[in-house]
Amino acid sequence: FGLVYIWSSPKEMEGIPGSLGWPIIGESLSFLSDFSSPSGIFSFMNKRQQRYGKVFKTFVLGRFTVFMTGREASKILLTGKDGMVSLNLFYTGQQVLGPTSLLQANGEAHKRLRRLIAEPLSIDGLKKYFHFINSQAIETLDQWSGRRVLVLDEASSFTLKVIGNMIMSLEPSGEEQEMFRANFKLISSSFASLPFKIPGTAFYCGIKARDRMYAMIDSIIARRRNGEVIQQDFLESLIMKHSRGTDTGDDENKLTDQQMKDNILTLLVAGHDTTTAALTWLIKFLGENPAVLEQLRDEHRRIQANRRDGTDLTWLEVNNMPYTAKVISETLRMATILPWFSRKAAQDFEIDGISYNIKKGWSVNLDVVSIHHDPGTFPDPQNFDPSRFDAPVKPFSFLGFGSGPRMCPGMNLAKLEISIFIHHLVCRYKWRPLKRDDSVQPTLVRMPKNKYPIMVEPL
Ligand code: HEM
Repeated sequence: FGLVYIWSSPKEMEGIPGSLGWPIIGESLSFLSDFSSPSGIFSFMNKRQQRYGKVFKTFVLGRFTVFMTGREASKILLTGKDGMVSLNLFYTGQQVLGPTSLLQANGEAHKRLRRLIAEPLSIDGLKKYFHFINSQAIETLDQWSGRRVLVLDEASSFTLKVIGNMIMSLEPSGEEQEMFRANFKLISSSFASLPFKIPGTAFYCGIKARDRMYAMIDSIIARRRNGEVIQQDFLESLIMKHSRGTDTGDDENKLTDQQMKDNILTLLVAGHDTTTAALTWLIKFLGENPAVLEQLRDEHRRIQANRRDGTDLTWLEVNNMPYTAKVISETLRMATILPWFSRKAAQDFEIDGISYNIKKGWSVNLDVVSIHHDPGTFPDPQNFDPSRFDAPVKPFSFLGFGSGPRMCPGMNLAKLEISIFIHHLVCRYKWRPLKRDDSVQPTLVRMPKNKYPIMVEPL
């Protein structure tokens, strides 16, 4: 009886419909089991939305949480006036990324960090990495001929080589790349781990791997400052323009080494699994939708046919692939790689059209899966159909890269990597899945559990 008595939501949440489930664990078990099912949290959300409406409360993963869905909630949570909500990372993520990460900054500090990374990640800023990305895509695919391939592993190795090179000119193979990969894997798996910092736990190993990664970046920074090495990468642009102690501008507006490292790690963490997952889902959806694959192949064959013999894919061509762009959007809609966006209310506020008051400190989450599967916006939502994006979709209804001030700053890079890889894949190969299995890994970023094994043949 005591537990039941304690087990009530904060007083102000009483007006919000929903059930809190069992003491301590709340509704975490049904949340987690739905989470890794093929349809993901959709069934969890759907059941509760039918019962309680577009806003409901629950207790999952150690938090009292309000879930919301619909375009109105999406608009207010994602673009709400400055300082209304902040990002709500798990404790483990906060500890691993460090206090000055873009993901933990708010208001002015957040805007400033966004400005620093905007230029190198803009379409113009990415042009200088085109040849590296293209050569890595070709090299990766060279190994696929006539083989059984685990698409997720291959996509992961490709995207890590790209980001390692872009950020700090890491060579695509060799000892440094191996260390980088091993440390990065430990960091990634510590993100949604239990918060016990005891030797042997995923959290502890993640913190240690983060420290080794920072030591590696420190030594690169030291070599650059000594003038031993000059590179044209992201780290160099931060060191030259934005680090304290350089001649340009006053130090107040510049970054400390700690801030540089926290934010380099942030780009790695936010950009790697997401792009890997997107590329893998896209290849899976193409395998399951032969008519889409044919139309996509037509686009890429036309590009090839318009080229003089022997020349390779160009920057101009990769920026003019309209059908490919729609296939990418449809992949992000169908897979909803980040199924919900998590925020913390930084002040009390009310949502128009949804008459509930949200109080400062609450965890408020946007259920993106339901928005992406709303038949009112996306008729027959289970169907993979890139032509949905022939005309612009209603604002705040497609959130593959989010929206508003926290919209993904890496979207141009992700699209570039995927478009280049897909070009070479569909021009050279056909493939078939080895086993159909639609289960999903129980990680924050949705990925096929079996890594999507395929058999590849040259065309
Ligand atoms: C297909 C691949 C990708 C997908 C689907 C994706 C998706 C997203 C989404 C949905 C958000 C907004 C989350 C929210 O509002 O809570 C976001 C934010 C972010 N993404 Fe991406 N992303 C991808 C690739 C990348 C890449 C390649 C990078 C970096 C190089 C990157 C860096 C970031 C960062 C730093 C944020 C946080 C922005 C902020 O808080 O201001 N992402 N991403």
